[in-house]
Amino acid sequence: MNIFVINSGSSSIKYQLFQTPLSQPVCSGLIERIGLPDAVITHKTYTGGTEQVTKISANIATHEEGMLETGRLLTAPGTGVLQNPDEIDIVGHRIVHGGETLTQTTVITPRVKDEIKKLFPLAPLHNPGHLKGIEVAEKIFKRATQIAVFDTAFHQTMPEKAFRYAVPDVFYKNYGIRVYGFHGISHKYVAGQAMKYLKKPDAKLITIHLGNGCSMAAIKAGVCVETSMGLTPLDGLIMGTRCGNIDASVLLYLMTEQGYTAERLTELLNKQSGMFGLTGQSDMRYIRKMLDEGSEAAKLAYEMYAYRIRKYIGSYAAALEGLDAIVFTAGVGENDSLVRELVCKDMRYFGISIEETKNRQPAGGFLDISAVESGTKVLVIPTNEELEIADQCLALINNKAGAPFN
Ligand SMILES: Nc1ncnc2c1ncn2[C@@H]1O[C@H](COP(=O)(O)OP(=O)(O)O)[C@@H](O)[C@H]1O
Ligand SMILES: CC(=O)OP(=O)(O)O
Ligand SMILES: [Mg+2]
Repeated sequence: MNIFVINSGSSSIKYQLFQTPLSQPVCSGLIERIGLPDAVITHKTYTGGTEQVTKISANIATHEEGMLETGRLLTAPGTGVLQNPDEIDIVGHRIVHGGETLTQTTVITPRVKDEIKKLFPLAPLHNPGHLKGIEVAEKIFKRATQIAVFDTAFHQTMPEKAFRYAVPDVFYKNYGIRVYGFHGISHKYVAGQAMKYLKKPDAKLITIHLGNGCSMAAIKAGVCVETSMGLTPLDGLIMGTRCGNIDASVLLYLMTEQGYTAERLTELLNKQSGMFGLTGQSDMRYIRKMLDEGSEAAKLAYEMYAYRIRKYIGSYAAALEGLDAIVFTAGVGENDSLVRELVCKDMRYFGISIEETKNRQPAGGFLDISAVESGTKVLVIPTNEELEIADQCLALINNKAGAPFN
């Protein structure tokens, strides 16, 4: 069986083609910096045990263009691994927001697409691209069963005291105003890997997903009890272009005193804030370069980014009533040793200390960067949302989990 997985992030599309039984993919790819002038496509094939890498600089303005290009690469001479797109049996789509109705992995029906559309305002950087991705995939992979796997699903186990906001009940009951949480596919995957490594099924973990979007989760025995994103993927940590946690009065002030419209505020907080607002750049690789060249703005931005994570570590250890390990993952978490260093600096009193030589090892695989005396393990675990999605698609098809949404 051929399973093609599409993971659209806010700035990227990642894809992997798997054959059952799931192990090494047949091909994988990453389209980075979508919407920026210098998007890059990296397409890898793994046939015959050798990895062949193709890098293409392209102008990819939208996720729709990215998806069309992905479909082309799968069958094109030189990069292709299929004779015909009809060889794909399942397409697994990462969907960021499933709201309160789409809480399990599900076969995509017209009703599922309608629900994804209804949630556009709650995931403006993601759900519109996902729906386009589904529509393009339905055209390219006509024979395949299209399946949706939701970022929000893993966080559904949070207790009510964690997922409710302190506003009148009616706002939850009538409008679904609550914490949903995102990046659940990634948090679930890396938590599973950490529990295996620690050989501790009841481990108390804090998983720290730092990509273009950033979030943290507190996980006890594989079950999510807290997470940092909220109704939308805007709350919590400082991100590439999103502000994270902010006093709601800032918005009220800007609306009432400075004439900001809701539309301008959406744009400001989602696309012009975060690291971009502080430095003019959203990509951590560029901000690191600025820092190395002496930029004060980059220095402050790095400090703020790490400080916010530290505050959440403190509060999540309290929520978990203990801590076995913290796990760094995603683009920044896996690659940026300076972020990890700033987060873990002077935390010995808290039971966390890392060994700098271990922290600076080349990225690309699993790392245990804890110092010998660290009571809490500090791990770097590459996320693999695509493998987790493929696994959940198979479980659905084999009737092991989830249920179609009718
Ligand atoms: N070598 C690196 N060093 C530091 N940051 C990196 C590196 N590689 C990628 N990143 C960061 O990772 C981010 C993308 O992470 P990713 O998890 O792929 O994001 P998303 O899924 O949200 O699009 C980039 O914006 C960049 O800031
Ligand atoms: C939810 C979210 O922010 O996802 P990503 O980091 O992939 O943009
Ligand atoms: Mg991502």
